[in-house]
Amino acid sequence: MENRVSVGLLGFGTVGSGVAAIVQQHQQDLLHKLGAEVSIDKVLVKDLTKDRDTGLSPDVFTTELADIVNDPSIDIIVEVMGGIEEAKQAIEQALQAGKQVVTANKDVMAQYGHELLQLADAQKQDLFYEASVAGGIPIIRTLEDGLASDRISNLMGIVNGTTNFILTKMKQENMSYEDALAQATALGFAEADPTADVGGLDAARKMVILSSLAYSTEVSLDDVVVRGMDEIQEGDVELAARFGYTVKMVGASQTDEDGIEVVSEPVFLPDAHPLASVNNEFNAVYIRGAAVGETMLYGPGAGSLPTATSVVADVIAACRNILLEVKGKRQHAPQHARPIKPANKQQAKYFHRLLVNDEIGVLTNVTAVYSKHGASLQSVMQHPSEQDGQAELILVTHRISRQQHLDIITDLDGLAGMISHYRIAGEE
Ligand SMILES: NC(=O)C1=CN([C@@H]2O[C@H](COP(=O)(O)OP(=O)(O)OC[C@H]3O[C@@H](n4cnc5c(N)ncnc54)[C@H](OP(=O)(O)O)[C@@H]3O)[C@@H](O)[C@H]2O)C=CC1
Ligand SMILES: N[C@@H](CC=O)C(=O)O
Ligand code: NA
Repeated sequence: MENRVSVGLLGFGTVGSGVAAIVQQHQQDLLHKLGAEVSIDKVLVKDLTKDRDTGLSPDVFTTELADIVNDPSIDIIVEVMGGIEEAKQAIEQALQAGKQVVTANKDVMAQYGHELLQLADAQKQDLFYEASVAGGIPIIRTLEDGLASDRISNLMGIVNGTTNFILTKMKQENMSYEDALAQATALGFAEADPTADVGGLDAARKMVILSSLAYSTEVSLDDVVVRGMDEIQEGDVELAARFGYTVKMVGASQTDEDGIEVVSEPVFLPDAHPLASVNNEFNAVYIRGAAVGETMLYGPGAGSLPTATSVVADVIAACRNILLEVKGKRQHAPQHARPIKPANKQQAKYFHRLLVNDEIGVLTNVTAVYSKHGASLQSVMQHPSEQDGQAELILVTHRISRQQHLDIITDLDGLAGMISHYRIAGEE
């Protein structure tokens, strides 16, 4: 490598173009920090005819992965092409070809991260993935290094910029869901297919990555309770506000003697909770550790340059490991085999919004279901429904288990229509 680092870039879209911009515009800073020039010498794309403002020679663009992976002069491969299987294979081939690898791909790292990190260890290479969670926020580095001395027990974050942007625009500008999603897509926040964004799967993948790292264990996507934005019904945001709550799409996990629970879902957050004021495409991750107590990281979770900042930070880390001859020295095998906490051990307060017949005895019958399942009620409110002869019942429980919550929903069927339900997060 000497005084020049050669980079192969897989993908030149929202993030890849941002990486090229930062490498070109911050070249003097990189030279000062590394004592070496960082040069993007090959770029993989699908469509060579696409019009691009790159600042790079057209000769560097190729549609053949082998041109990059098999090029002995390439030191570091940056995977920002997206998708799962082809990207995973590209990362595998790059590691096996003796390259350092940087990826922003949370889909791949959630599904194959454990095996890819151990392949990197075996190949004595490094696999960096800072940009895969919370875009421009250095959350991976914080968990790996900054909080390495602590024992983390809780994570809770807004880790999907697209849905946070949509919720913010709908609440603050009364924008329609469709218009807000279209704007998030135009601004480069949403995935090429936004289904994972709005369905909660993108945040779930990120919580798998964060929880595996924070708790040094192998969390899988199947372990995560996932609910998407479609669970948020007309009027819920306003109702939440009447009770002093804000609706947010949240990823959360915790670990204790009963095991680990990981969720990605819309929740009610107290208006005073720091996460309640995280808006637009911004992300934030709230961490609780035995020694540090509570700390929170905040910043842009999506977008070309913010995400590219994390990618180039990993390129710098990869360069330093090459220069210091410590490539692949950090081992990634998990320390613990932790069970998933059963639903009857997962405790929280719940908000239930029901549609009932407006007639004598309904309230008694409904509250009897909560009593049957040992659920104490913090508050009950009834208000008229727009539907003739119907009323809405709002019930907030004290802390109950997820199992009690699920059993109550089941038993209410036939007695009341469940309009919507939320876990109340961030409130003991
Ligand atoms: N956008 C964001 O804010 C963030 C994105 N990420 C992650 O970063 C990665 C990239 O995202 P983003 O830049 O938004 O995606 P884009 O869709 O904007 O860009 C993808 C790029 O990869 C190229 N590409 C895709 N598939 C192939 C293939 N099979 N062979 C060759 N080239 C291919 C495309 O080529 P062509 O240009 O010819 O179409 C395009 O240049 C994803 O994993 C995403 O989840 C992570 C954090 C934030
Ligand atoms: N689509 C993702 C991009 C970053 O990971 C998001 O909206 O957060
Ligand atoms: Na990050």
